[in-house]
Amino acid sequence: MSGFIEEKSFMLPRVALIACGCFSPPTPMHMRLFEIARDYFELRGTHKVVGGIISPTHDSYGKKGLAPALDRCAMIKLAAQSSNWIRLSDWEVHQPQWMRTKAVLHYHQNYLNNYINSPYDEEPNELLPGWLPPGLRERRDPIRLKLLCGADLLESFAVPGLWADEDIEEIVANHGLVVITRCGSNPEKFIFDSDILTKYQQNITLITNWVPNEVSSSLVRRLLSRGESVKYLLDDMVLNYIKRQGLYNVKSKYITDAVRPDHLNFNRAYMDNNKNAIKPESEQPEQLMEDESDSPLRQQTARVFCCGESSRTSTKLLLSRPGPGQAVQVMTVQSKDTIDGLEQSQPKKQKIAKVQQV
Ligand SMILES: Nc1ncnc2c1ncn2[C@@H]1O[C@H](COP(=O)(O)OP(=O)(O)OP(=O)(O)O)[C@@H](O)[C@H]1O
Ligand SMILES: NC(=O)c1ccc[n+]([C@@H]2O[C@H](COP(=O)(O)O)[C@@H](O)[C@H]2O)c1
Repeated sequence: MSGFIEEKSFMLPRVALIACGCFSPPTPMHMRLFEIARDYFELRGTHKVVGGIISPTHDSYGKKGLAPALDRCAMIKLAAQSSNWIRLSDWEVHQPQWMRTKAVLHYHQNYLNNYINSPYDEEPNELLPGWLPPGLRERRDPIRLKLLCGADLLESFAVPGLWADEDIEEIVANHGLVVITRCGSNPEKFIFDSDILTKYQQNITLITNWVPNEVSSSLVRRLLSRGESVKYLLDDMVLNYIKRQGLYNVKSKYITDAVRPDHLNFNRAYMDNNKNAIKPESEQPEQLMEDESDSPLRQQTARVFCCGESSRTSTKLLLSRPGPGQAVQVMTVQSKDTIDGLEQSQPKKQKIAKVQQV
C-alpha cells in the first residue's frame, strides 16, 4: 500500500512555493504559510511540493519599518533553521534596485528550468544558490513556481498604481497564486470582482487557514518599540538577533554595548556561509525575463510607482516618495475607507492602521 502511495506521489506534478515580502521581521506565521500550503497540496494528492523559498524585498522598496536587507536575511536564516525545506533566496536583495514580483518569479523559475534541463555533470555543488531545493534532478519533469501569499497581498493588487495589470496577469497565468486566508479577508469576492483573476482562477489556489494567527511584522515592531514582550510571537533566535542588533527601536533595556559588535561578526559569518549563493551576474543562468530597465526605479520619475495608468491622488503622492513600499502608507494619507470607490477590506484597513503607527 505504501509502495502505491510512493508511486503515486512520484508521478505528481511538482511545484515550488515562493513568498515575497518584507519579512521585517519574519514571524512564525510567515513560516506557517508554507506548511499550510504544502499540507493542502499533499493531503489532496494533487501536487508534490519540492521546496519553499522566502524572498525578502530590496531595501529600496522603502516601506516604513524595513530593516536592512542584511539583517532581514540573517533573521530569515534563523527562522528557517528548523525547517528542512524552506530556504532563503537573497537574490532580490542583491539586485541593484527593487524588483517587481513578476521579475522575481521569472528569475527563480528560469533558474529551476535551466537547472533541471542541464546535464548532470555540470555545475559543481558549491556554485548552486542556497535557495535551490536538493534532489530536483531525480526527475526531469518541470517544476512550476507559485507565488505564496496571504489574502492581504492579493488584495493589494487593487491599490492604485502599485501593481501593473500585465504583471498580475503574467503572475497568475504563468505561475499561479497560492493564497492563504487572513481574518476578515474575502479573497473569493476579491477574485470575483477582478476580471483578470476570474479569468485565471483555475491557477489560484485559495486555502482557508483554520488556525488563524494575526501576528504580523508591524505588530511585532510596534510592541518592540514600546518595550513590550514579543516572546512566543517570534522565533527565540530571531528575537535574540533583534535585541542584539537593536533593530526596530527596541527599547534600550534590551541592548548593551557589549553585544553590538556581534552584528558585524554575525553578518560576516552569514555572508561567508552564503557566498556561494550569489554568483557574479555574468555567471548567472540565462534569463528570459526583462532586463533591469523593467524595474520602476530605472524608469522615468513619473512612472516610478505608477504601474497603473491613472493620475489619482495616491499616485501623485507616491511620486514624491522614495520607494514603492510606501504606497500602503500613502493610502493612509487619504484617510478614507474607500480609494477611488474601492472598498478596503478589514485586514487591509487594520494593516494600514498598523503601518501608520509603527
Ligand atoms: N498572519 C498572517 N496570515 C496570513 N498571511 C500572512 C500573515 N502575516 C504575513 N502574511 C503574508 O506573508 C507575506 C509576507 O508579508 P510581509 O512581510 O509584508 O508580512 P506582514 O507580517 O504582513 O508585514 P507588515 O505587518 O509589515 O505589513 C505576505 O504574503 C503576507 O500576506
Ligand atoms: N508591482 C509589483 O510587483 C509589486 C508591488 C507591490 C509590492 N510588491 C511586492 O509584494 C511584497 C509584499 O509587499 P507589502 O509588504 O508591501 O505588502 C514585496 O515583496 C513587494 O516587493 C510587488
